[in-house]
Amino acid sequence: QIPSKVLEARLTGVTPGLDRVLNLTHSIHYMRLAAIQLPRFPRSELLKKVAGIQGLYRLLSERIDADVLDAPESTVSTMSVGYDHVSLEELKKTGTRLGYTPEVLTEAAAELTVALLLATSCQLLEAVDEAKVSGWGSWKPLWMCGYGLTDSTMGILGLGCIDELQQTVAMHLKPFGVRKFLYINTAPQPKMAAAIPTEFVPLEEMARCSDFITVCCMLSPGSQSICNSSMFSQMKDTTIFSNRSRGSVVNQDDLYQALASGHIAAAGLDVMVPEPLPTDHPLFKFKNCVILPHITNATWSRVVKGCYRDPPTALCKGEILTENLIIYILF
Ligand SMILES: O=CC(=O)O
Repeated sequence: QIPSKVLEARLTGVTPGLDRVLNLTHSIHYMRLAAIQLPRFPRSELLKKVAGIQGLYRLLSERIDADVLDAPESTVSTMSVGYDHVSLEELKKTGTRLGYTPEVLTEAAAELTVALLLATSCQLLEAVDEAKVSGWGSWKPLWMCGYGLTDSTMGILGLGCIDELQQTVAMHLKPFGVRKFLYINTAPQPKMAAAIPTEFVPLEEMARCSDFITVCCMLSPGSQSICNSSMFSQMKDTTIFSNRSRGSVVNQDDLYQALASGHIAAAGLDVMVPEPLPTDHPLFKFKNCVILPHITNATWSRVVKGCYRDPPTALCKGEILTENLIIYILF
């Protein structure tokens, strides 16, 4: 379904430059929002549709770059927490504001992280398949044995992580009896360290010492392919790896090798390259690789409530942004 109406627009505070966004919400019914339809359409069609529009509302599956931003949009919004598909450089050049949906997914993302870790550690999908084909046969004490979260060491890679996601993930995993949390971020996170507690470590140490590694970072030049052969080679052969951030954070060929050689125990992926992953992709052949079709954002909370604000200052290259614009969109 296509969101057809903005029923309520609530504004909190004003920042320099926010006037363009204000204009958008006040007159949203009158503006030409030609590209508001969410279903994906071919790039050529998108480029045709953006000509002469003032607002663009799209999904994370589309690259919003110079070609798209050629038209003088007042604002671009993406229905996603990540905005790695949007060229911030180009936005700055044209003075275009960016809306995205921070915080909306924090809980859902943490829940999916738990689901991925349990699905891989308990070999849930494989077990379901076996049950369907009567694969369990007679009782075998070692069959389908997995590694539990209880007493484990959990590494959380949250480099550039936003909106306390890293802490929320740890909070969700704590009740499972995780013994120790290790984390990586751009800087130590004292609030999280105190709340969990958790230890700030270098990547190598996290790779070496963790029983589980879960990735929840933003895609940035610093995190691109950070999970590569060097990291996988330091992991234990009992370690389970999971990623629900962005596919490009992982070197997928290296992950394939790590699974094929038995260098790691299993992987759970909600994101990959490309998306959708072709059904004949070699990763699908592993029983110990759980692949989900990027469903972190499949939660009603994100559909009915979008919190639009500008990306963090650092990524916005010095632009000072303080307040939020909140738009409720009902389908
Ligand atoms: O991955 C989901 C999102 O960025 O919203």
